[in-house]
Amino acid sequence: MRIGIVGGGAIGLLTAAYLSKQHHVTVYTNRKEQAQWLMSEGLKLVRNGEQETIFVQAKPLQERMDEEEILFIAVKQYHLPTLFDQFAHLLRSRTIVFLQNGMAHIDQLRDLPHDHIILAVVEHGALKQNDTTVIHTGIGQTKWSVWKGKGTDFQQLANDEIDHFSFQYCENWEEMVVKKLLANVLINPLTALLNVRNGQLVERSEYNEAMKLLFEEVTSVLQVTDKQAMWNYIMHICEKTAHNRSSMLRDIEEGRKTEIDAILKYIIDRAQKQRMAAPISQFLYYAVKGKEQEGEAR
Ligand SMILES: NC(=O)C1=CN([C@@H]2O[C@H](COP(=O)(O)OP(=O)(O)OC[C@H]3O[C@@H](n4cnc5c(N)ncnc54)[C@H](OP(=O)(O)O)[C@@H]3O)[C@@H](O)[C@H]2O)C=CC1
Ligand SMILES: CC(C)(CO)C(=O)C(=O)O
Repeated sequence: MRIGIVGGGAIGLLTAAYLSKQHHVTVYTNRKEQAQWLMSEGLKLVRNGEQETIFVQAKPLQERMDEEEILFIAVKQYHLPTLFDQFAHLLRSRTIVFLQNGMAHIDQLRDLPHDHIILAVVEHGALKQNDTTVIHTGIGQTKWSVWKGKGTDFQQLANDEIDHFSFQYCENWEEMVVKKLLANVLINPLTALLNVRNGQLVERSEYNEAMKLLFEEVTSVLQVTDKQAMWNYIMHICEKTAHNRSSMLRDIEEGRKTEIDAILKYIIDRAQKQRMAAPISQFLYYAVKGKEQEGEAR
């Protein structure tokens, strides 16, 4: 299959590396240099300390796109409006797949003309070391569900057996996305503030206690019924990605904008609509926002 991936960050490079094993993959980058380096040096995938080099096609997004059967969008949620405004040629592919954390992107999909729109949640840990190297720090899976149209093309891709990179279909997209949202609400802001890897939230009992307080608050805002199953899911993600530095921690380290609005602000807004107090979420929200500003001022 011909597959396009927009965004050469941690998740874009990870997806490109694995899918290239069986498909013709093109990475569409933001910067021209990154595309040039990927073409000349190849894409390096590191897993368990071992490195392999994979040859992929890469082009800056400003250039004409090929017509791919499946196009993955692997940019941050806040990049999406610019992407849709500036790159009308994105709209040519048949099936478009969104990998963003949080819920904020879903409303933005309503105006897209695509016949087939897939939502996916990535449960892998991935660290981008440089423009041509990605470290697979935690082997999870990618869950997917159909948001609009049919999932026939995607199903074909998901059926491939690629070692360390499997897909799992979910019937109910909302359930799938909300579960992952909760994992990100619990993991990302705490790791970003405490400056720890995901596994530390389980291993250090004090951090785990802090996490439980936040968990009680957000599960009551979202009216989660099976709290035990949800807690087990979140602990499972922490353990699977124990060595990862969360995407929010990486954003803070790199002085970039975080996805806190798509993740924690969503909970705060939900609480406000229901006239519920959510002081821990608010505290964390402002703390991460402050860190973000510190980075911008650097
Ligand atoms: N990292 C992780 O472990 C996980 C991340 N996710 C989710 O996956 C999504 C992607 O995250 P991640 O890969 O970590 O993010 P990164 O910040 O590593 O990568 C984002 C990439 O998008 C590129 N980009 C920005 N604007 C454009 C544009 N207009 N055209 C083309 N490329 C563009 C950036 O380019 P440039 O380098 O030039 O800025 C960058 O390479 C996020 O929504 C995140 O929540 C989900 C699960 C795990
Ligand atoms: C899966 C996890 C928690 C991996 O760190 C993630 O989604 C992220 O970092 O944004």
